[in-house]
Amino acid sequence: MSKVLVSDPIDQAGIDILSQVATVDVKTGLKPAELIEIIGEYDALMIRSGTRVTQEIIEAGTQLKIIGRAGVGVDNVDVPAATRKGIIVVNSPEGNTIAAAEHALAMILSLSRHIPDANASVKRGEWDRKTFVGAEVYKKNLGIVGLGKIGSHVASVAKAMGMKLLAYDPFISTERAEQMGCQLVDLDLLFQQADYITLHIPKTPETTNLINAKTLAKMKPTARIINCARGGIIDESALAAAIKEGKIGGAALDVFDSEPLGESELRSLGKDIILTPHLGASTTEAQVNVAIDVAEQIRDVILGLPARSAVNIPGLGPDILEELKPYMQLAETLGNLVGQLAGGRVETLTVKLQGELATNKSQPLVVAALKGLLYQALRERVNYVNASIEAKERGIRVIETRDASARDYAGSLHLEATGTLGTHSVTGALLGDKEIHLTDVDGFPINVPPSKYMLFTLHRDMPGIIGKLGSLLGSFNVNIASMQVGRKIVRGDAVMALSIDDPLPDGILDEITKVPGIRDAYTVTL
Ligand SMILES: NC(=O)C1=CN([C@@H]2O[C@H](COP(=O)(O)OP(=O)(O)OC[C@H]3O[C@@H](n4cnc5c(N)ncnc54)[C@H](O)[C@@H]3O)[C@@H](O)[C@H]2O)C=CC1
Ligand SMILES: O=C(O)CCC(=O)C(=O)O
Repeated sequence: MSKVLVSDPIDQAGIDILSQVATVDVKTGLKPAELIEIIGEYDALMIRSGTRVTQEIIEAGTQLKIIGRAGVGVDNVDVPAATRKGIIVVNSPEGNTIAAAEHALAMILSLSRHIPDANASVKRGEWDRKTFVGAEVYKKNLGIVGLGKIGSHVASVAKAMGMKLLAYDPFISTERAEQMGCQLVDLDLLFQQADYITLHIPKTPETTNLINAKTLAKMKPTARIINCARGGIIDESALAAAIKEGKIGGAALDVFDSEPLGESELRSLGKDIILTPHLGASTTEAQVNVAIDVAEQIRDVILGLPARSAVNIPGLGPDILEELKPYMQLAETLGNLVGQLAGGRVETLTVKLQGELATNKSQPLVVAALKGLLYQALRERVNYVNASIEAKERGIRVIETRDASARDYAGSLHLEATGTLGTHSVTGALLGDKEIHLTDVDGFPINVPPSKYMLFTLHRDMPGIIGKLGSLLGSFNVNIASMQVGRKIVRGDAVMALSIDDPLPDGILDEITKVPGIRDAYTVTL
């Protein structure tokens, strides 16, 4: 049974899902050295923001197939190191969107009305109404940096509160921003005009220290900054200095350069600053959402299925995956089949996406075909993450072509593998209730669902040949489950595809090719 390590607090709903397919160990608060010592036993690791998954931990995770981040940001995972080792990294892109957006909105209002400090003063027994005179957000400019999922929800609520919305996001169109009631502006203008600046961007080399002494100097002296995105996007000492010197009005921070926050001058800035311990996603609802979302993906990967929100599989988003999932299985089966027919070392794989598969969204099918092709060589070590890298390292040239006009089936996939032993091709489609069918082998039309053990022959279409092959297989106690012949012309060349109940015993292939009329025979295990 597979083993999953949960190294941060995760809602029980997630643990229950994982327990259906694996032994689950919950061990929170591990030191890096302790994690390194035990990670080698586990097939999957599930984390929140508390665990930093370094290259060292990934190297020690010799069995790891998947790292699941129950949340959005994966900046606490060395994703390139995981990708190099073929480890899938998944997150929950939407599970905590509302929670994080509502936390940012709560910060805006709390900061404006000094709620945390006013509350503390009443609890101390005071009744001070002068110190805590606040400001209204109505008709104030809110500058949203990052108009993605969280930024967009903040925008819609802030709009309802009567705020004027400015947004900066280089990857969002003006039309999309306008739909959300935001005026898309450049960053300098946003800094100059905003009364509130809220950050909803990932931490990347471009966004690190985006708020620094220079950018703080551009802001209004009353501007308030909210960071519920990531620590490190703000230079904390420059921010503390700007608040102390009255260069800006205040800040509300949920995330910090180093967490938990240690000694910091931010703690001593009074009512102009609010600090929360990375609570953006800490609602009951969000924790259930992210735990279920990520646990389901870990379960799927353990069961050999693709994950819907893998961050290191290019082009595979949840909606695309939903559509492509059955075709990914088709691509993988065909890749595995053509690799075995080609035998030897494959040098070129041509992937032809036909009919409705000839869209740009179909890129993951090429990866799935490569995964199938490399399965014989790498077994479980090849997956959707590393298939392209492994193919490249083996010098396999991949040619991708598209033919939207092909109309034999709604969508079909044609693979051709050329290697040291020659060229073979297979075509397949999904028929009926999305059942995989082989529709062509080496240019000969057939229509068979693939089975675990198969035998293919290339032979002369002539009387008696099927009977001879049947008797030969019978003499070796091989039971035929189904058989079909594909030919282009009567008494020309033909292909026979047989499904057999057991693997073909050693030595029998040579006997088959000795049958008069049979030129070649191939056995495959799918
Ligand atoms: N405090 C907390 O507990 C939580 C924090 N987060 C943080 O919030 C961030 C945003 O989350 P989502 O909205 O779900 O992500 P998202 O991916 O939907 O949106 C991020 C947006 O930032 C934009 N962006 C990227 N680089 C940018 C740049 N240099 N300048 C301006 N915009 C840029 C992208 O175009 C995108 O629209 C996450 O990266 C995560 O770090 C998320 C959830 C909870
Ligand atoms: O796990 C958490 O509570 C933090 C959530 C977070 O920061 C994220 O989802 O990016």
